[in-house]
Amino acid sequence: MKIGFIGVGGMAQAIITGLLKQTKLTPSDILIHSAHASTYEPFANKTGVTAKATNAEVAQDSDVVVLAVTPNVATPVLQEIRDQLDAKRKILISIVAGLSLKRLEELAGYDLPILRTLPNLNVAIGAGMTAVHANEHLTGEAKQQAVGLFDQIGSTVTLPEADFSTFSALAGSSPAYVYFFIDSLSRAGVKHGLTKAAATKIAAQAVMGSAEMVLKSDENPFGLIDQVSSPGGSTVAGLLAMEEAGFMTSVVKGIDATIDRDNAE
Ligand SMILES: NC(=O)C1=CN([C@@H]2O[C@H](COP(=O)(O)OP(=O)(O)OC[C@H]3O[C@@H](n4cnc5c(N)ncnc54)[C@H](O)[C@@H]3O)[C@@H](O)[C@H]2O)C=CC1
Ligand SMILES: O=C(O)[C@@H]1CCC=N1
Repeated sequence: MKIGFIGVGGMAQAIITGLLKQTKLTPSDILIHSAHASTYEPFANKTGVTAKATNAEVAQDSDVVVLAVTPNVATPVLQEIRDQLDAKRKILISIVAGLSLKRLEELAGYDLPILRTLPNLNVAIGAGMTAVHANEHLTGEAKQQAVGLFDQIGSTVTLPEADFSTFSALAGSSPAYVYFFIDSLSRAGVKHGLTKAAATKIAAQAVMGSAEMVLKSDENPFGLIDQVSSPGGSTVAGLLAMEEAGFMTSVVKGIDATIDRDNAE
């Protein structure tokens, strides 16, 4: 199976890196092209994947075409490759935020099997969280194959398209917010005398363990908060100070702004 990526920015590189680490796909199975040779050529040299001269060549030579360009250029790029997207032989996977299946079908072909996805950056290490929704033409083995790519680089969830914006905020963008939280913890550690490297490692490990605890424990996060908060202790003092500064409100406001921006695409 040949997988072609159109657009080779941060997200496409994360998916390719994850696929090469976590699946049986080899660099020769992966084709790429984007608008910026200065990005995709060094990436092709580093990973051994094949750089093609045009978007159309990628679409022509691939069984699965992954649209990984920014939303503002998705329309002209699909118009450019539409003739290569033979509905009997190809699957289109889109990772473009805010681009509906209806619009993808209008642009790429009404009979084409299409999987709309919304992955996150952590696919690069096999720990992604990806939302998927297939159109009616993507069924059976082909659907398993397309969704299976994302299952192998993390977890997937099938969601109605109406929930994609919320998912995008909670899982697509949230790695940035969690990295921000880790960096904030780490800076606090530096303020109190730790080196940045030590503080970052300590904070990241604590965040990873806490996420795993939420997933594996029967308790909800509030129950776990209570378990950490010793009566009269330091944790509850910290929690109250964070809440006084508006911790939960700032998180919810950030997610609201993320969803509003995604809906405006
Ligand atoms: N970065 C993330 O964490 C996530 C991004 N996405 C989606 O992935 C897509 C790509 O996002 P990023 O990788 O962050 O952006 P990026 O800016 O890093 O990459 C965009 C790529 O598109 C290429 N491009 C631009 N015009 C082109 C054209 N005419 N033909 C071919 N390639 C062209 C650029 O050269 C670049 O390689 C977006 O649609 C975004 O909504 C979805 C989920 C998460
Ligand atoms: O920032 C963005 O628009 C994309 C969508 C989800 C994560 N990154």
